Amino acid sequence: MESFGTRLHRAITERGPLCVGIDPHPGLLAQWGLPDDVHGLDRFSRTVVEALGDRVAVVKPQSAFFERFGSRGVAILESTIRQLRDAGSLVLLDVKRGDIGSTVSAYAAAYLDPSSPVYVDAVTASPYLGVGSLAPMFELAAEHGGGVFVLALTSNPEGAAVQRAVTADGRTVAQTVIDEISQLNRGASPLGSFGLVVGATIGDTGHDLSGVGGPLLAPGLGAQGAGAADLRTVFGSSLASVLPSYSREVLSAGPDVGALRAAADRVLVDCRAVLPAR
Ligand SMILES: O=c1ccn([C@@H]2O[C@H](COP(=O)(O)O)[C@@H](O)[C@H]2O)c(=O)[nH]1
Repeated sequence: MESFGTRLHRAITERGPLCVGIDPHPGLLAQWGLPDDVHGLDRFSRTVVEALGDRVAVVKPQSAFFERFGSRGVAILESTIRQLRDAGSLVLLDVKRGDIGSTVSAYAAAYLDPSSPVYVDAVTASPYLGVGSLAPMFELAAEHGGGVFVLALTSNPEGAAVQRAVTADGRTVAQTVIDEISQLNRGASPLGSFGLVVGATIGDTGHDLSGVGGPLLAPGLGAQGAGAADLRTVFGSSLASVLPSYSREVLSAGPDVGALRAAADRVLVDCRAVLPAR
């Protein structure tokens, strides 16, 4: 299997630099005229797949909104993942897993082993038990052409207190994450398979992202207040690696399939105006 970085690079070249989230908030279900139950969840997810699965490079289901319905919600997540794969978009499951290494092995088997029912192209991971504890995810991803996006500088205001804390060697926690992921991507071309999450809301990061070599997922656009123009400030000379991510900004255009497509097209135009051509 080709590496995730290679597959992502091709998807972005063919479809444009955009990730759209499937975040079925209770408020969005109500806005779409859907019940706040598994039937509403299923209809919501199928509509997003129909609208965007064949045109957006990456679709990012937010696991929490499926898990809140228990096993029936997870069954709908499994089915949504299959539908997205059939439609041709890469699937990034936003599940932010992290634990001691032996448990991370089980998370890796769940999401990055092709024989699993919740197998996806890539996952988000939390590094706060140590980036090294995520090694089983990195290894299984490398073996099966998967990707891992590790939290570095998140879009929420509470993140900075932890992520910008200074470690014993003088680097911030975030910079240690950035440096370890950069190492993993060393030599990868055209793009590494190990990404970082850096919020579009955070302004000038004050961190060196230039050597990451992998994708920089940028949530926080739209509903959280950042606009495409903010990507310049946040990413500076690393703009060419940015994968902008929108959820509510696009989803709130539904349930009309044409309106969802128009909303995704609009944010993609905004991002293309800022990002270098790829
Ligand atoms: O730093 C982070 C990491 C992840 N997220 C997730 O992205 C979406 C954002 O949704 P919007 O509706 O576009 O605000 C959501 O699933 C978050 O859990 C993030 O926002 N920031």
